[in-house]
Amino acid sequence: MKPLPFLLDSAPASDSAPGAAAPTAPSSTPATRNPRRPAVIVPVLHTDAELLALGCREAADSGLVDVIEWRVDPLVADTLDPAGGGVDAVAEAIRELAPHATAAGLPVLATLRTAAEGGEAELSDAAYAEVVAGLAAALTDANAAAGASVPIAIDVEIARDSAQDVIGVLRTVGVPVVASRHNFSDTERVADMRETLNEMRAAGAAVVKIAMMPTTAPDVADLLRATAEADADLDCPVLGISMGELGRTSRILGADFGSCATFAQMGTASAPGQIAAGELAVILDRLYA
Ligand SMILES: O=C1C[C@@](O)(C(=O)O)C[C@@H](O)[C@@H]1O
Repeated sequence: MKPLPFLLDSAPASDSAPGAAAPTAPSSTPATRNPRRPAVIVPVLHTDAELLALGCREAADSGLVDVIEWRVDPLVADTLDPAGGGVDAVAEAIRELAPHATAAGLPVLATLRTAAEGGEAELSDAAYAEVVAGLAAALTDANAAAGASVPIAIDVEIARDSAQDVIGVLRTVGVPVVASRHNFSDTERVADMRETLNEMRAAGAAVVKIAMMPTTAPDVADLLRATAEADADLDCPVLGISMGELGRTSRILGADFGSCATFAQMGTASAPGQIAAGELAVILDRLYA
């Protein structure tokens, strides 16, 4: 298992002034104190600035969380005009909210999860590319305005036609990409999952991630096998998730199979099978002490 490249103590060098975003920003997190432990990522889905800031603050204060996943698709869905316009309004809304996502000082993985992959936003490839690039700029600017260097990363869905270009743009501005593929109906063949992970790495992703829905226990085993084999072969961190209750082994013991992180819930789950962060922390502390 290789660590996520955007944990607190692995922040890429930045030109911005040193210092944390907030006086009470954490200086370490569970996975940075214990590299054997997978990083715990908690999604926050609020579209309201105060609630977003509060959700991130609660995650930071809990001491249980390594990374906030700022899910912007509810905001995008609320802001986009159904006729297909409104990308400028979305960019503006994201700019307003970005400082609230970084204010607690935890690393932020920003994700625009589209309807095709279990999220709320429906948008064209061109709009997707524009919004995702805007996310990176908004978070970078939020850091600069606060004189902070909160690590940031952006999720890119590899199935989008624009994925390769988007990854290229994000690499140019030095923002690590987590490439994603979700399948909510079944678990693909091990060879196909491996191919997807290879393709993500070849496209320039810093972290490669698959999330599959199992219908049988062997499906969970297949997901773990693909994760372990990719971790052995690829020179980047791999994240493998088997969703739903059946897939819980992957969320608890995924690190034993090379998975670098696990998504847990505080409040609202963002995918089926997520375990409460507090309960997961007790288990991870015992397993990886
Ligand atoms: O990619 C993922 C993983 C996830 O789908 C899960 O199964 O925990 C949750 C999403 O919020 C995130 O973007």
